[in-house]
This record gives sequence, structure tokens and C-alpha cells, in this order.
Amino acid sequence: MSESLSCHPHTLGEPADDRAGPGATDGSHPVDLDRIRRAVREILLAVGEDPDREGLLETPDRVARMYAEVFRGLHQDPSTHLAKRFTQKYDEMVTIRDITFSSFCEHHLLPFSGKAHVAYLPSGKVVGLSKIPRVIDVLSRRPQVQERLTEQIADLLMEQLDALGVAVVMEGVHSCMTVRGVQKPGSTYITSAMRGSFRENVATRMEVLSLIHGASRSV
Ligand SMILES: Nc1nc2c(ncn2[C@@H]2O[C@H](COP(=O)(O)OP(=O)(O)OP(=O)(O)O)[C@@H](O)[C@H]2O)c(=O)[nH]1
Ligand SMILES: [Zn+2]
Repeated sequence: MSESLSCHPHTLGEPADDRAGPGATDGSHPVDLDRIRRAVREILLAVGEDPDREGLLETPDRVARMYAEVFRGLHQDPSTHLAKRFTQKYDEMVTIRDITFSSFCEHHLLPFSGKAHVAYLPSGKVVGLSKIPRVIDVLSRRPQVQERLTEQIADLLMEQLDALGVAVVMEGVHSCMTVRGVQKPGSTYITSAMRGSFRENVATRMEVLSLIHGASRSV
């Protein structure tokens, strides 16, 4: 597995909790909650807020727990979800579309979210239907850029499924484009990664894009 897909060595393969509970202050959690709390307090002071006013008292702790939750994928290994494969005499395209995802852009730490569409051409083995969204969840729950996220999903599936081809198309709406900066709500960013037959064979690529197109007018 490439460096970018791996996770923190001491938690490799261990699923982290969905949320770090309020009591996760003993250092056992892979995310340093106390450090985030201190940093958030600093940010509040820096922007001219009073972190000791009633409404903000619990904010550093909430933000710490939120980061532990939304970046939990840093401490998870997505390939564990693809370990269980079963033999299936099916050599046609498998497509799953409209998988919702949410991630955080690594430039501004603001969310981007949307839908992913994934197809693969099996070579005798398939995975359970739910495993592909699980892989997307792990890789999304890290600071990301959409291009890298798209390619990581495609490369991991290609490698782990021994697939003849993998196609991933992602449509994302980026908060850093809507709530700040250029402020252009309504724009969708579309990325794709084609591997194996989908890259080499125009007809196969067209077939998958038309399948996805059936679900989404914007691709
Ligand atoms: N290609 C790509 N760009 C992204 C993604 N998420 C955010 N960005 C962009 O990353 C860029 C960062 O640009 P910078 O010039 O370094 O930062 P900035 O001054 O905050 O830029 P503005 O957003 O234009 O105000 C911006 O254009 C963002 O829209 C992503 O997933 N992929
Ligand atoms: Zn951004």
C-alpha cells in the first residue's frame, strides 16, 4: 500500500471509535484532544473573541471531538474492508453510484461533500456491496483534495480486488468556494480516475460514464 494510504502505525487495522467521547482525555485516543482544545482557545482569542463567555466555554472541547471524528480515517486502514472477498462467476461491470461522501479540504480545513460513483470489472472475485462506501468513508475522513481522494479510491480498489479495471467519478461542493474566498455557491467540482480497462478502452469508459450519467445530470 502506498504511503499516502497507510495510517498511524500503532493503530493500523484497528477501527477507531466513530466519535471520541467526552472522557477521551487520558491519552489513549490517537488524536490529541487536549492539544486541539488549547489551539481552539488560542484561535478564539486571536480573532478577538472571549473564550470564557458562556456560549464558548465548551467550544474547544466540541471542536476537539469534532476533529477526532472527521479525521478518524487517519488512524484507519481502508484495505481491511476489502479483505473478505468471495468468488463469483460474474465478469461484467459492477457499478455503484450516488455514494454520499464528506471530507475536509486540506487547504482551509473546510468541508467538501457530494457523491461518488464507482465501477469495477471483477476478475473472478467480488466484495460485499457495502465495502466500497466503507472504503470511501475511511479515505474521506482525512484532510484531502478531491483529486487525491478520487485516485486513492481507484488505486486501492484496483490493487485489492485484482480488478481488470476501476472507474471512480466524484462530484463535490467545496465550502471554501462558497462561504469564503471567491464565494460561488452552486458550482460542482468533478474529478475522475480511470484504471485498467476503463483507461485503455474507450467503449468501456463510455459505458460506465453513461451508467453514471443516468443518475446525475452533471457528469
Ligand atoms: N484542485 C483542488 N483545489 C482545491 C480543493 N479544495 C480546495 N481547493 C482550492 O485550493 C486553492 C487554494 O488556493 P490558495 O491561493 O493557496 O488559497 P487562497 O488564497 O485561500 O485561495 P482563494 O480560495 O482563491 O481565496 C483554492 O483555489 C481552493 O478553491 C481540491 O480538492 N482540489
Ligand atoms: Zn479549501
